[in-house]
Amino acid sequence: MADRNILTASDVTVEYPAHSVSSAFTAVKGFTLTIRPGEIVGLVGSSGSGKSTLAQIASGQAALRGSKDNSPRIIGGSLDVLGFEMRGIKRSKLNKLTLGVGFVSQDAGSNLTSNMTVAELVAEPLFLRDKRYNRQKAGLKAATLVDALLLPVGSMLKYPHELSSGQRQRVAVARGLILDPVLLIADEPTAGVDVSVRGAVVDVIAGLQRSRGASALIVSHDLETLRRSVDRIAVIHEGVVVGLGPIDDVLGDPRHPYVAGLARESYGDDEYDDEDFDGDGDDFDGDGNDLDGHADSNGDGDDGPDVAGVTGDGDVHDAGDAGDGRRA
Ligand SMILES: Nc1ncnc2c1ncn2[C@@H]1O[C@H](COP(=O)(O)OP(=O)(O)OP(=O)(O)O)[C@@H](O)[C@H]1O
Repeated sequence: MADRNILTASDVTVEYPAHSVSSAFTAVKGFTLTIRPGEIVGLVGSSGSGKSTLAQIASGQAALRGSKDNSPRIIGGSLDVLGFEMRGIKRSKLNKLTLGVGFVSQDAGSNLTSNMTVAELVAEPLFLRDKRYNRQKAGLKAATLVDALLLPVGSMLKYPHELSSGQRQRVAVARGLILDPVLLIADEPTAGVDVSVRGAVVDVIAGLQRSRGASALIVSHDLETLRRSVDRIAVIHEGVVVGLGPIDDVLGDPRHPYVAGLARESYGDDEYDDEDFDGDGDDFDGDGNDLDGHADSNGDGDDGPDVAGVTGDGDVHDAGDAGDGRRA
């Protein structure tokens, strides 16, 4: 496996099948990407661009949910993950694939089992794989991850309802990492997380994976969160890759208006020599909104319901976090 790509997507097209009144919808069109061993790739794009669809397809989650429901499916191209062709993958192969791929869904933090403590939740995947896993070792491993993810001291014995939404999402990330996946696919791992620690959470994911020669695909609508940790980004817009490479290369030479908009947000209007792609002398969509189409009322790049005295991450419950994510 050493020299082999961890993930190779070649011209992948993904469709949600027709169901009841809605017709089939092509969510991803001709997606091409490779992820090498030890590489950390960010998948960036606005709301509805196809990021979660790709995350579900690449992690095997869509196929796991079965063919009868409204799960997305690959209808064109090929997607190889850890040597498994994902197009039409059989359940027996899926089970093997999921031994190597960790997945953190966008809403993982809100789906934690309510009557388990953080310590139990984080360690659970170890026992689901091996009932006789050493309890002391599991506890230590879980505590190390909880600490690395800057969760407050003392959270090990807490239940999900005693945590903020951002803290719950970090617990979900710890669960995703505890099996030492060869590839971690994390869909918005910093959803709801205090803006001051979002970068640090991505750093931890990247650092842990890199140190083992393992890889990660980290989905985020927020480029700044990924900036210091990822090796490359893939920018997706309306299901199509419109930028691919190291962040500064992609933003420094935007080939698509959406990427130009990202560069403007990232470097600021004054520093970035904007190109008028559509020749109308306007920003490319002319709506003055954030790139995800949501109004950014406070100029922090976040469309959460920011309230005075709160962190600007749209997560009121994280308001008591000290700057390092631990309770003050
Ligand atoms: N079950 C479904 N059936 C049909 N279309 C769907 C379904 N789920 C998502 N879509 C459509 O597929 C497209 C891509 O959605 P997806 O959730 O992958 O986007 P995203 O980039 O992850 O957005 P967000 O950042 O809001 O999560 C969207 O146009 C969405 O409306």
